[in-house]
Order: sequence, then C-alpha cells, then structure tokens
Amino acid sequence: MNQTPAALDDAGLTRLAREIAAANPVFFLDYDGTLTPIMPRPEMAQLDPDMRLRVERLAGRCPVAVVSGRDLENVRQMVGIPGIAFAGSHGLDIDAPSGRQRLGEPFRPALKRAIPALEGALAGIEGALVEPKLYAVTVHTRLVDPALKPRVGEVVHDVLAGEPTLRHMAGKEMHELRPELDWDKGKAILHLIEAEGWGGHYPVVLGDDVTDEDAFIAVKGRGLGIRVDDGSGRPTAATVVLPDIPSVGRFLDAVVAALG
Ligand SMILES: O=P(O)(O)OC[C@H]1O[C@H](O[C@H]2O[C@H](CO)[C@@H](O)[C@H](O)[C@H]2O)[C@H](O)[C@@H](O)[C@@H]1O
Repeated sequence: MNQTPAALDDAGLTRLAREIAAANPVFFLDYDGTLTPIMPRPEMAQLDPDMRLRVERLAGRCPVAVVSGRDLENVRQMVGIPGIAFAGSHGLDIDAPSGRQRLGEPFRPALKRAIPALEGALAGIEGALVEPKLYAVTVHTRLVDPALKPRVGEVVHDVLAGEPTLRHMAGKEMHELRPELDWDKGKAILHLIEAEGWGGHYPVVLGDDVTDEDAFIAVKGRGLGIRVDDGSGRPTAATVVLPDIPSVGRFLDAVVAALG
C-alpha cells in the first residue's frame, strides 16, 4: 500500500490530465463518493447534472465504464448515460458493448432467502435500511442510533451463518452479504479491458472506498489509480489523491479539454 499518494493542486491536476489524455485513456469510475457525495440514504445520491455532462463528454472522447457496488440497473439509471459500460454489485454484473456477464446468478437463491430474512429481523431497528441488489444485499447503518449499530451487525452475521455461499463485506456505514466468489472490482476491470479490446488504452481508475483498492491494484504498473479523499486517512494503493468531489469535476473537465 502506498501510504502517501501524491496530492494534487489545480496546476498539477491540469498537468496530469494532459499526460493522461496523451496516453489514450480508458476511464473506470466509481459512483458513490467519487461522482456523487455520500448522502444519508442511497436514493439521495443523485448525480449532479454538471457531473453527468462531464462524464458524457468524456465518454464521447474515450471509453468509459462505471464500476459500482450498486445494483447494475440502479447505477445505470442514476448515471443516465446510454452506451457506456457498467459493472454493478462490485463487478459481479457487467453490461458492456461486448455483452453481459452475470457471475452472481448461481447465488440468487441464497440472496432470495437472505433478503427477506434481513428485512424481517431488522424491521424493529429504526433507520436500518436493507438495499436488495441482484447479486448482493446491503444493510445500511448510517441512520441507526449508534447504540444499536452492533445489534445490526449481529443480525447480519446471524443471517450469514445460515448461508454458507455468501460472505460478509464492510463498506461505508454498511454491511454487505455477497457471493463467496473470488471476484472484485479489479477483476471486473481486467475483464472489461480484455472483453472490450481496451488493451491498447491507459486505464485510469477513480474511486474512494475500500473496494476500489482492488481496482487500484489491478491497474498498478499499467495505468493509474486516483483516490478521492474521504478524510478517513486509510492507506491506499492509489498513486494520486484528489481532495474532494469538486476536484474530480475539475479533473474530468481538464481531461475532456485535453482530449479535444
Ligand atoms: O462502489 P460505489 O459506487 O461507491 O458503491 C458503494 C456503495 O454505495 C452506496 O452506499 C454508500 O453511499 C450511500 C449514498 O451516499 C450512503 O448512504 C451509504 O452509507 C454508503 O455506504 C450504495 O447504496 C451501496 O449499494 C454501494 O455498495
């Protein structure tokens, strides 16, 4: 892990954007915390129209994929840009011009049991939100009384104990139950590079969360990981850090301008 990735001011950001544009890039963009600020509830994290326009302009100039922990159809609808590639459920569900890959399909029966079990067991805990996805289920704790958060964790682990084909993953104020598969955002990105014929492009990954670290590692040595700082001070495998989401906007503007 790189403890101290390079922090960029606006001049450095413009310089980096020009270098990237000259390298024939392909962009892999995370959604929550990267294109949109973290909000109290998932449905509140709507994409700002200016950010949508930037991503749209970028996609008019080079390949772009949105790689998210969200359900694929949900993030596709939130982004609202047709024709680009999407990976949902942390890469377990991919829809790209080359076709669809649904690695989570064999785990649907387990998820169909786990989702109502979680909804039932958490119904009495105010603020606990269950977000069902095609290939995972997320339990959000952001709105739960801090004293009750450990109880939410216990419920999640109780349900997990009955589902050996699922595993637990933690994120920002959330627990996720997902398929017990050796697959992550990094593997999804490498799959997309191969399947879409993007091997001649320079992969640039933007992300903020723990699950984006797999993506930074996947492109290390052949591309660039850019972490959007979330103030956690967490070590990262990214090479560069952007201080916030507005700087992501300025960076994408600079790349678009440099691509012409
Ligand atoms: O990979 P991402 O696109 O960053 O998705 C990761 C998770 O993002 C969402 O949850 C997070 O954002 C919510 C809205 O800002 C916030 O309320 C929550 O606390 C965060 O964990 C999404 O709801 C999850 O499904 C994604 O896995």
